[in-house]
Amino acid sequence: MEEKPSLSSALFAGTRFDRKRFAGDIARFRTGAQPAPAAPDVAPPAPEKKRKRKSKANAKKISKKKKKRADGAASASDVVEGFSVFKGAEAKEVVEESVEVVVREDEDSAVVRRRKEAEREIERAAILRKRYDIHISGHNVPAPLESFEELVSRYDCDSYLVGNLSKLGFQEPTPIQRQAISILLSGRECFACAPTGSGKTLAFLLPMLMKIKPGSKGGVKAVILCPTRELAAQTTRECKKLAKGRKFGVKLMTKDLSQDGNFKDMHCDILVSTPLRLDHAIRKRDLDLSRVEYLVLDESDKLFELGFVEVIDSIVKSCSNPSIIRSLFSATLPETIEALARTIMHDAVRIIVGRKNSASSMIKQKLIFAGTERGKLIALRQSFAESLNPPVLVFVQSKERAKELYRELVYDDIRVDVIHGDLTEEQRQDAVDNLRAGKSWVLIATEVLARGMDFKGVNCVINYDFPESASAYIHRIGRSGRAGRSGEAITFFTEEDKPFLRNIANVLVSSGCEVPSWMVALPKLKSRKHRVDRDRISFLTDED
Ligand SMILES: Nc1ncnc2c1ncn2[C@@H]1O[C@H](COP(=O)(O)OP(=O)(O)OP(=O)(O)O)[C@@H](O)[C@H]1O
Repeated sequence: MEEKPSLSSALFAGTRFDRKRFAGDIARFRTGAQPAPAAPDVAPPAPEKKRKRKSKANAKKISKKKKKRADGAASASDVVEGFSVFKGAEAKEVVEESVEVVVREDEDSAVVRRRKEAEREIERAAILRKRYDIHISGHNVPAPLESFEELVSRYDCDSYLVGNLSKLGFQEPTPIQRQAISILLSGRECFACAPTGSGKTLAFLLPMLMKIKPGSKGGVKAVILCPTRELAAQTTRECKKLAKGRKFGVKLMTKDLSQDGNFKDMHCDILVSTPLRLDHAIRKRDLDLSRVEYLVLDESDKLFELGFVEVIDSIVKSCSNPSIIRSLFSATLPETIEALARTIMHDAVRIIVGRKNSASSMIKQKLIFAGTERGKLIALRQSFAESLNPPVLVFVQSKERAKELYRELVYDDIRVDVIHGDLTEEQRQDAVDNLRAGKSWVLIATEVLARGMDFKGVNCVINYDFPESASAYIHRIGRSGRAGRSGEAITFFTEEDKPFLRNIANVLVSSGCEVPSWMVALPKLKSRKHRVDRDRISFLTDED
């Protein structure tokens, strides 16, 4: 006849218990001569309903024992301990079978409850990630934010910051903000890849302002590295706006500061710089970065590009605080850079929003065959004549060509300006400000403006010269279609550019734009960079 479920069978349900071998112990136990064994944690939990009923009835009796129990799940040592108590301890109290079962089961139910809560939390995080197209890799990644209110409820954010967010018109976090902010606030490092214009700046500024304490003492607490001066200036401005109401020392590393700055006496909590200027200040002005708590590498793939790697490496080493939190942000993250980044990061979480290395879906992209250099100039004038919807950014591949195109267009009936590396810092800033203020309609630019610059209203980007790589293309066209607005990107190509068309055509395809099938069928090229010696733009002579 089948034995009724007893204490021993309940205790060891699920384990391979050798009843023959322990028959004596079971017999003694049944007589009550021995104390009840501490239950091994390997038994599967009883059905939820049953557990609930029993635990109610015996709640008082079990409370003491409950406290003694470890929180975690089953382990091998629990099992061993269970047997030793079973064999050796002396009985003082006789405990009813059912009570002991409940002790065991109720504790199990606490474990199960916690496990269920954790599972629900994981499920909630997964739903949010799916909804916002967030992909992560790393262990124990905190859930994305559901709203900015959670900054207060979950992370105790100061009300001034939440107030500033609302004054700036930020009602809902963008996907990258949802995930990167919770990761950084939980003290984890991360590298993040999210589309252009999707709010990466706020994603790294907000946790920084929440975590570091403003104050004139203690030196630099956060460093933000940007590849260009214009972007560094823009990030400084954004940081100051967000920090309004608190006495944060936010400094932009200018040329003068890097050459003559007295960093020891300066109130600087957050320093925004380009790599070379920061490196100069470290070496020549004894800038101490040993207390930096946050290091951000914005447009990280550009920063790691040839020429900057050693400088970045040296800056990273200068930020020697062992509890520093480093983060990398960009809209493009090639595998090689990711591998390089991993060497300097500790247990970093990888965040990808949308598809890695793809253009913003807000931009309508077009490729136009213009045949020759002369054809490009004609096509540009024609496009302006048909519909000039300022502000417009026109990218060319060198400063010489920027000057040349400017000379061509300055006689046309449009307000055109130009920005390139031969201008002074003030002239470059003026050109940017003039476009922002609507004083110029068309800004001719080189790569200096391709990364990170936030011109909210740019309606159209024209790649007059074909970009040298897919990532250059993604960043250039990403000057439009920002913060949820739509934008347009037109790219001219000539016969010379045809071999390089495939890379760019693939970007169009992956963001849902149509391209002729022959373009994606072009042979793959070994070289990822496309640098062409082009014919002159202008047909004017230098005397004209
Ligand atoms: N939560 C938000 N709600 C509305 N607008 C936002 C929010 N966060 C940022 N923005 C705005 O979105 C624009 C783009 O932000 P940002 O410059 O940080 O983009 P990005 O992802 O860094 O782009 P890029 O890759 O080109 O550098 C900015 O004008 C910014 O003010």
